[in-house]
Amino acid sequence: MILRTAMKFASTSFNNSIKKSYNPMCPFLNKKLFKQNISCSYSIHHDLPSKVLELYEGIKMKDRYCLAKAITLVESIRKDHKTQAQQLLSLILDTRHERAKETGDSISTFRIGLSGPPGVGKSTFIERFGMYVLSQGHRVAVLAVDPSSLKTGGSIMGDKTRMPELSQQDNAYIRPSASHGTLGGVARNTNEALILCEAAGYDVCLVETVGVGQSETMVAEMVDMFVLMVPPAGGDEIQGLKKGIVEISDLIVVNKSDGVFASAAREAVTEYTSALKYLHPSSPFWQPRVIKVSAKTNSGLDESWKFMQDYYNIMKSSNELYKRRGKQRKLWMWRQITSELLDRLNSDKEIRNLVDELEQKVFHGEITSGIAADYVVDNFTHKYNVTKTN
Ligand SMILES: Nc1nc2c(ncn2[C@@H]2O[C@H](COP(=O)(O)OP(=O)(O)OP(=O)(O)O)[C@@H](O)[C@H]2O)c(=O)[nH]1
Repeated sequence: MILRTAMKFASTSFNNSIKKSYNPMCPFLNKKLFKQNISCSYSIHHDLPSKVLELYEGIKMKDRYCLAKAITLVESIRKDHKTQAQQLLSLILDTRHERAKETGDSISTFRIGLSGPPGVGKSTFIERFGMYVLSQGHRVAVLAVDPSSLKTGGSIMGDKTRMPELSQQDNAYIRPSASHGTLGGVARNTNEALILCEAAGYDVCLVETVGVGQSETMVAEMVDMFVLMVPPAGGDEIQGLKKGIVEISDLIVVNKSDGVFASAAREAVTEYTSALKYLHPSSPFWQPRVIKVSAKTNSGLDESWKFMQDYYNIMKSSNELYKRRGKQRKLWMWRQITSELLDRLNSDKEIRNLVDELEQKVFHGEITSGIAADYVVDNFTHKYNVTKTN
C-alpha cells in the first residue's frame, strides 16, 4: 500500500516534469527522431499515461506485481495496450542508455536460453540451477516460449508448479509462456519481457523452450548464450538430433548423469564432444563445451555456472556480446516490420478480397504465385501511396 502510494506520487511528479520540459526522459529520441522530423508513434512520449509511468516506477522499484502487469501489457494485442507497452519499453531503454553512458558498461545482464526435448529434465535443472545462481548473489528470472501451449491453449512449460522452490524465492521471478497468438508473436513478447525483467533488476534471465519447430532458433536469437540439454544417450539419438540445433549451442549439458545413467552420460559427453569438432562454432571466440550434470543430485551445477560465466566474460571482453545483441535487435526489428505489414495488409478489406481472389487463381494454377504476390504488394503500396523503389 505504502509502495503503491509512493509510486503514484513518484509517477505524478515524474509526469509533471515530463510535461514541463521537452521530453527529458528521451534525449536520444528527441535528437534522432524529432529533429529529423520523422513521423513516428514515439511522439506519444509527450503525454505519457499515468498507467505507463506507474509501471515504470514500479519496475524500477523491483515491484513484482508491476513487472507482471507490464509483461501482460506487452502480451496484449489491443492497440492502446500496444502503444502503452512501447511507451514503457522506450522509457526503460532511454534510462538504460543514459545509465550506460554514465557507467561505460552497456551490458550488465546475462540472457541464457535453455532448450531440450520433453522430459530431459529442464524444469528440474532450472529449479536447482536457479537456486544455485541465487546463492551466488544474483537475481533470476525464468521466461518460457512454449509452442505446445499455443495448440493446447494451456501452458505446459514455465508453470510455477514445475519449479516450486525457486518460485517461492524473493529474488526469483517465473513467468509462464503466453498461450495465445503465434509462435513468432509469443517469442517477440518474450524478447520484450526480457527487457522488463532486466529493468526490474533480474540480472540472470533464463529463457526455456522445447525442441519443437522454430522455437529454439527464436530463443537463440534473443539470448547471449544458448544451452542445449540432452538425455544420457548417444549413438542413434545423436544422429536423430537436428544438426542445426547442436550448431547454435554454446554449451551442451548431458543431464541425468546419476545412478544407472552414469555410464551412458559419460559416453554421451564423449560422443557430443567429437560431434562438435565437425561443426562450426557460432563464435570465433568460443569453442562449445559438453558437460554432464545431474539436476536430481545437484552435481555439475557449479561447473555449468562456471562455464557460463567464462563464456560471458570472454564474449563481453571481446565485444562479441554487444555485437550479438545489436544484431539480434536488428533482426527483431525486421521481424516486427514483416508482421506489422502483414497485419495491415490482412486487415484491409479491399486487399483481403483481392488476396482471396488471387489465392483461388494460384490454387488452380491459373497464375503464378510470383505474379499474384507482386500484384498484391503493388496494389497495397499504391493504395497507401508508398513510393516503390526499383
Ligand atoms: N535420474 C534423474 N532424473 C531426473 C533428473 N532431472 C530430471 N529428472 C526426472 O526426469 C523427469 C522429467 O523431468 P522434468 O524436469 O519435468 O523435465 P522437462 O524437460 O522439464 O520436461 P517437460 O516438462 O516435459 O518439458 C522427472 O521425472 C524428473 O524427476 C536427473 O538429473 N536425474
